[in-house]
Amino acid sequence: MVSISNDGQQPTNGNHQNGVILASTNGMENKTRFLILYASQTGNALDAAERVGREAEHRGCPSVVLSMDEFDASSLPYEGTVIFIVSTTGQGDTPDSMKVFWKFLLQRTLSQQWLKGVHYAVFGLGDSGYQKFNKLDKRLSDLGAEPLIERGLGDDQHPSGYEGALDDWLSSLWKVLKKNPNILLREIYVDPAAETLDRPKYKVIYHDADSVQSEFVTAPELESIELQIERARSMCPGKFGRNKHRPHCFLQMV
Ligand SMILES: Cc1cc2nc3c(=O)[nH]c(=O)nc-3n(C[C@H](O)[C@H](O)[C@H](O)COP(=O)(O)O)c2cc1C
Repeated sequence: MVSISNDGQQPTNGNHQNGVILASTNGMENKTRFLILYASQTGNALDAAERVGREAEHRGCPSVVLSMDEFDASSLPYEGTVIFIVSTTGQGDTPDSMKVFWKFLLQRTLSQQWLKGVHYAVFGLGDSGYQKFNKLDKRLSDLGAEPLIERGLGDDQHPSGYEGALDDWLSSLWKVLKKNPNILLREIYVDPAAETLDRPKYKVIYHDADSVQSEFVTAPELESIELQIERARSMCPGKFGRNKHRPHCFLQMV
């Protein structure tokens, strides 16, 4: 999964110009990847988008996660499947990172067929206390894009927050895509365990004391794998455990 955030890391695929991804400047279409565009004011939509990206990859779909201000909206017709994860801020406003994109989509010169052939799904994050969600879903449909599933709405008022709705919405999305493998032009492999388990965010790396120069790894080699595992379990990412024996491994974000 390629993931780009507002802090501007360069992508490992896609063309890049003035900080904006140009999905197709050479006439090539991006029908075989899963594009996830997010707009977030305080980080929830980013978290949700990364989860969608992880789950897509887990099902065999190459995915790209981009903040909307990193994507050139005029390239949208070249995409095959786009998942939008968007929050609402202010009084029904779009997040700052969506403003340019949204202004582009609202142009009257865009025809009702402009997004013909593009499949999309929208998950909006908001708070039903405000009673105002942004209107991306309707605009995409008005421009000819085809919804894969009904818009999902994550609500701060739900006891589990936006994730209360995201779980079911994602299950529906994978089911629809599984039935329509041509949408992504490749077979989607659905691991039965993946219906309930997300991909782990951490992996444990065991370092050989002689081969690693890391400041985190200073202890002599541990005696057994079991001991290493026990110590790794008690740790936070990048921190040492509290006991005086510093562990010989640490957790790494993946
Ligand atoms: C200042 C502020 C204004 C908000 N305005 C709205 C709103 O107008 N409508 C709505 O549905 N939710 C509103 N929300 C709720 C957010 O959309 C919700 O908390 C969402 O999960 C935030 O996602 P984000 O972290 O990706 O920006 C607002 C939240 C804040 C903090």
